[in-house]
Amino acid sequence: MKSHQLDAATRWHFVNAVEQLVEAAFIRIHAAAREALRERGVFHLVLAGGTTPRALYARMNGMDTDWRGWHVWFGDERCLAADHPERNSRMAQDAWLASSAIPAAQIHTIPAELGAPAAANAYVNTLRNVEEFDLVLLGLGEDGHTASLFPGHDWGTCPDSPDVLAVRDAPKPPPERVSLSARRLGRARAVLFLVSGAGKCDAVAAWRRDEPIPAAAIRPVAGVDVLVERICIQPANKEDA
Ligand SMILES: O=C1O[C@H](COP(=O)(O)O)[C@@H](O)[C@H](O)[C@H]1O
Repeated sequence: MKSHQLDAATRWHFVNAVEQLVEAAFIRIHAAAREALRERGVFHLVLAGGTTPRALYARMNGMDTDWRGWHVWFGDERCLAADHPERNSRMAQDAWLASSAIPAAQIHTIPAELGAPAAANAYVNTLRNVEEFDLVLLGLGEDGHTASLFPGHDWGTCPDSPDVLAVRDAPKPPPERVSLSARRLGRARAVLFLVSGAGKCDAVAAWRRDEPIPAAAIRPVAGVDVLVERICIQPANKEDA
């Protein structure tokens, strides 16, 4: 894996294939969990949705860890029935959580079936005692969105933004969603983006050009790490990767 740093806040790590991306993410999660459990006895992990992390989640039960200390959160959710196949929580349940040893009460799904405003309010309350996440996993959409923070929408970057946003008119279905704000996602000891698929070329190029895409609005103190499949790099920039 080759690593690059365009600025102090964004560290790029290029891999040749999805299998390497999964392996690299698995190692980072394991290390973050070990440190958090040793230092604080609890590990707060935020999950990304979409399709990219599914293969990673399917590997997670092979991790040697004390699952009793894990708390799982969601960065965003789609306002669909609780068991709808397009729900982010359903994907994570099917791939990992339903067969994991994490206590069920420590898997904190967003109740998006209530509709965006009610679900956002409820999740603010669920999150109230979590000061800082240990690790936030995020994806990158083809338009540069992350979680459910879309171009042209409120990303929750202001100091008085609520921690959880009710999203309407999202350009990617379903239009009604719930998302942690950029500020809340950035209140983390570590943030790791997982980026795969040729469809992400434009978004990766925009981010590397320092354009203000939603993903670039996640700014934890320690900076972010971006694991990128090399196919996401435009041909003209391939030598940089
Ligand atoms: O809709 C969403 O899209 C992004 C990216 O998903 P991917 O399928 O391209 O991996 C995802 O990170 C987000 O959680 C999800 O709701």
